[in-house]
Amino acid sequence: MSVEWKSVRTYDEIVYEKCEEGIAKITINRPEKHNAFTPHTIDELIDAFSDSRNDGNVGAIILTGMGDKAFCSGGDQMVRGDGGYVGNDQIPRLNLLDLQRLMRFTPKPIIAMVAGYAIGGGHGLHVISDLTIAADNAIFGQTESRVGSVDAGYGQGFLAEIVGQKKAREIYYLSLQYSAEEADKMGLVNKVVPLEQLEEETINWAKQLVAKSPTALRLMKASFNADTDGLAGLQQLGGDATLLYYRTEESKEGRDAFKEKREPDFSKFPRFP
Ligand SMILES: CC(C)(COP(=O)(O)OP(=O)(O)OC[C@H]1O[C@@H](n2cnc3c(N)ncnc32)[C@H](O)[C@@H]1OP(=O)(O)O)[C@@H](O)C(=O)NCCC(=O)NCCSC(=O)CCC(=O)c1ccccc1C(=O)O
Repeated sequence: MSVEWKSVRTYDEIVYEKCEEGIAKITINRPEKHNAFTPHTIDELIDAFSDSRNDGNVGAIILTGMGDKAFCSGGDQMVRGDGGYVGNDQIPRLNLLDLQRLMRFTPKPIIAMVAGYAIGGGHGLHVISDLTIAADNAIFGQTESRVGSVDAGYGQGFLAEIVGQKKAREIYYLSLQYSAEEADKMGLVNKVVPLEQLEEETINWAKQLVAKSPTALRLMKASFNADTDGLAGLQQLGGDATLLYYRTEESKEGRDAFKEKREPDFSKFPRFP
């Protein structure tokens, strides 16, 4: 069931690979820091996710962390300044929020492949992913009430959608940690497998997704997101309807009539009830 990964681009803090089976794998590569991310890591993740989104050969995206100790331990507290996380340009940023939106609006399924810690903003990344496959050594939790941070919007809101308001408040307010088994019971992960089977199992899920109708998956993701994403969610769903409409003869008639400098004739197109 294994695949042959090929490097796509060289980055400083992530590894980005694809395989012929139509799967992209994005790996946060700072294992010495439990894969904590900096603004630069986030910029690189945005670049790789954008490429995966644009590549018509990619049907599923795996997000993971290097090594088996951590998926991601959130923002690197050593580069946290007073107005955000400070990159090489010395400007404090919260660009994780841009990445979260990109992951939500990428019309392809994203699978978080979690070994070890998924903590803080790193936990948020798995929460926002469409699916999560966890190793039996995975540990989940938020730390924001301990380190003085808030993951408003998707981080908190979508967690509450998944585990319910009471449990989400417990997770955020108390900064506790939860085992893979506990996460499974909460519906926070799709499957727990022994660590040594994690990649094989995740690839198996990704392959099944790649074989499914891309338009069905696109519309499903948009409609799952629509009620939690407000107008931006409706925009995505409406945009998908427009995408389908653009491919119809009815829509092409309007475009062609304009180009041919004539009145469009929509009389032959049906009005469904
Ligand atoms: C995850 C732990 C519970 C693991 O504990 P343990 O097994 O004992 O390992 P450690 O010895 O603690 O860790 C090993 C090594 O890694 C370093 N490290 C771990 N996590 C971080 C981190 N988050 N930042 C920096 N360094 C980290 C640790 O210091 C050790 O290094 P040594 O050199 O060996 O000492 C435990 O590690 C832990 O609790 N970690 C902190 C988790 C945490 O609080 N994360 C932050 C939550 S808040 C957040 O993520 C917001 C993010 C964010 O806002 C943001 C960040 C960056 C850009 C943009 C944004 C944004 O837009 O929002």
